[in-house]
Amino acid sequence: MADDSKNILQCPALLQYILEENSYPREHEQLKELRETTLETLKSRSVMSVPADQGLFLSMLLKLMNAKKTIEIGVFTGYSLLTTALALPADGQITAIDISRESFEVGLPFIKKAGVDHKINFVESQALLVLNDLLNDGKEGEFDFAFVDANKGEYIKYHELLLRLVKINGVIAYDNTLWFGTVAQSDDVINEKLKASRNHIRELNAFLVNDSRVEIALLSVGDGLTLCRRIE
Ligand SMILES: C[S@@+](CC[C@H](N)C(=O)[O-])C[C@H]1O[C@@H](n2cnc3c(N)ncnc32)[C@H](O)[C@@H]1O
Repeated sequence: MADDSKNILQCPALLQYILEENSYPREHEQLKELRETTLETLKSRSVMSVPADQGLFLSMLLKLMNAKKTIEIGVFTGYSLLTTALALPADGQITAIDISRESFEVGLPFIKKAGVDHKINFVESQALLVLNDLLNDGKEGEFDFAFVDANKGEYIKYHELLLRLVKINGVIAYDNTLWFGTVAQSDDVINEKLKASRNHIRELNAFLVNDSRVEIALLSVGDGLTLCRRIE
């Protein structure tokens, strides 16, 4: 059964149609194994993985862009990371950052089995530290793409650094920009546990819509995905 707990599409039959009939049949074998193992091992935390329809979209986007060098912020067990690694050419490079390596170890066997681990440089650290290190190492404008799926309270700080790290025409993709649909809910109905991140995401969305350095598109896929193309 498709997991509808995180999806903004609150219609289980439609979600099932999108995932089970139109996405899972096109999912790479090791992504399927990684997704199923994440669910078995990490149970309810598996909701953190990017869903299969969003993975298919990211894969197509990366190929259309001819992306070669990317940054991944927030790895967890690596569903979006493996999606990216599979989409990049053989000499592609991903700087993958997470504050903890533990969940990455759950997904690593599937990344190795898919034969794409050589494209990944996993860094166990706070993302902001690594982004600053990349800039200090002279990597300004070197990246084609960045996928951001980590601490919602830091997204605006990531944005300032990522805008310097991606090249002009490069894309920064922010995950969870609809935050279970709560961005459109008033304070009196929202689940208290979701409120802090909802407020961060609202702040990010309001910031991005006024940021003339990027072209933006907020997509209602998965939990909301905002693409920012650097234009200056
Ligand atoms: C939603 S999960 C990422 C899911 C992943 N994109 C996938 O498709 O499976 C968020 C991850 O961000 C990591 N994280 C949270 N705060 C972070 C930070 N400040 N720096 C780096 N990683 C962070 C967490 O450890 C967690 O693994």
